[in-house]
Amino acid sequence: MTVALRGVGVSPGTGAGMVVTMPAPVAEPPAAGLSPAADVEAACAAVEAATAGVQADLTAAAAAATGTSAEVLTVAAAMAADPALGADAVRRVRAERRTPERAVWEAAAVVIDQLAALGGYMAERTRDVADIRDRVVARLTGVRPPGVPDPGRPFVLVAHDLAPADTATLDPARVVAIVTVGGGPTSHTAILARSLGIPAVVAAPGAAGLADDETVVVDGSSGTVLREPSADDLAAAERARARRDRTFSGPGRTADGHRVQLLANVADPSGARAAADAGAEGVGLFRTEFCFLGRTEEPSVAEQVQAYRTVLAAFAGRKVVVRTLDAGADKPLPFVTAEGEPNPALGVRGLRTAARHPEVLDRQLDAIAQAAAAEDAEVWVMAPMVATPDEAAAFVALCDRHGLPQAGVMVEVPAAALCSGAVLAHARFASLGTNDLTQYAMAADRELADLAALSTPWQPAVLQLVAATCRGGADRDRPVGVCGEAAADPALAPVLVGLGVSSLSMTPRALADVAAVLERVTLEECRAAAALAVGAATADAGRAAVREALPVLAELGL
Ligand SMILES: C=C(OP(=O)(O)O)C(=O)O
Ligand SMILES: [Mg+2]
Repeated sequence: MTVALRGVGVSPGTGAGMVVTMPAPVAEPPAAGLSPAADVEAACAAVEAATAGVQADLTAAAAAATGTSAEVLTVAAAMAADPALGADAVRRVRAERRTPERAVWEAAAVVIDQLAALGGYMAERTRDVADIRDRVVARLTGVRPPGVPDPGRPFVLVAHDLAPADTATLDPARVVAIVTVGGGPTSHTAILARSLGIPAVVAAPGAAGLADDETVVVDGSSGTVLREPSADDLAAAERARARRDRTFSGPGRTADGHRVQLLANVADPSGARAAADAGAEGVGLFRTEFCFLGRTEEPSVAEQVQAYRTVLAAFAGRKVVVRTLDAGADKPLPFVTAEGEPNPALGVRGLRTAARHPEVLDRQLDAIAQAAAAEDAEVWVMAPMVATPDEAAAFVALCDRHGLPQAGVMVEVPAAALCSGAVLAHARFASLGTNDLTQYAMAADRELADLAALSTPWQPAVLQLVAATCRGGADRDRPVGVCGEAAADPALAPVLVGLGVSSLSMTPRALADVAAVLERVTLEECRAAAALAVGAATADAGRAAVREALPVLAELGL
């Protein structure tokens, strides 16, 4: 009998397939030594065979993978080929009679400590060594290796939650859907699933009971996971999948011709090409901190110029909104963020870091100005986490001094939304960061699965803040866009347009779906949908009312 598990749909679309669960983390082997009767030479040979086997696995996996996934695996294979780890482990087996798995663990600990002590780029490699260690230990102890499994066929990935390193190796050709027990709608898993176009459901406690090889149908729009689906369910999933092979060639507009710029969110230079290929009219959010995440030292101006130029080059003649470093909370950058803040989401993050490190912002604006001068894109600049008109004024003045006149702010703090008229007296545009705006409006940590029901931009309170920002924009005749994940929700896009938003910036994968909905609804219908969503008592009621008012959503399989 079909059973429906409930979670939160965070990446639209339907995926059907057999479940593959993420392996449990590899545990530290006990410190016990080899038994007196153990064959030491055989134990040494086991270490050598396991390290060689891991290297061969990684090399084969790298050859079979594409894109980021191939790059990550190639680096891992090269590290596994380094003989130092295996040699030290063999020495520990011989000299200290450690078990093979314990010897590998201890040998890796030495390398990890050395790398950590070197700091900078080397310290960033400690995670890679730990990954190799876990793979070798898994081989020696017969447990499943860490990381996303590769069963050699398309599958539905089920995990408690996914670490950023796991998500980097996801192959959308293999993973037909993702289901996590934890994670929130704006967690990294959700953002990555959307950017890869993989249907995903997060915060589904019932998913903990899913077993390898059972067939499920995952609906990333409604947030349901069907166990033991009927033949009809499977056929419907296949029809929905086929309907989703849409493309976008711009420009975005409603059925009656009201223009809505459809832009892409870009996190790094390679993503810019993909965004341009997907037809994006420009970049509405270039998250510059993602070029340097995990780095312990500030990148040089020259390195920044190079990274920014690659993005601008993909959008010659088109708009690219470059966001200055949004360091802090979920995106730590040790060269600007303070450690040990009791409440980092409310701490010194985003533009606030510039008070302590004005030279970092200065150098970044210098790099942006140099990149803008060298390329043909229309460069806009915006600051994250702006709360007051004074902050907006200071940022715009600084950008002016760097010859960057199109300077604006992200509206992601409720104070800025409520006072948007005063903020936009200085800022030349506003871009609503609905991920953080939701987090702060609802006082709900965006990464916490337990708060997923609160963490949605469908919350009427969040939509009221969007409406307030648009009113401030209209009063000052300044454009207001959305670059949070809300813009990628094809059901919410008409609501945002109806509230007065003039551009939507999203993961490139969402462009075609959002464009398809907008071109089938009029501005008047968008306004009516907005009134329903803002006036609803709850997020769910608002979503249901909009879906009923806009049957085109169901017709398009969204
Ligand atoms: C776009 C946003 O910024 P980020 O997700 O990078 O914090 C947001 O907060 O909505
Ligand atoms: Mg934000």
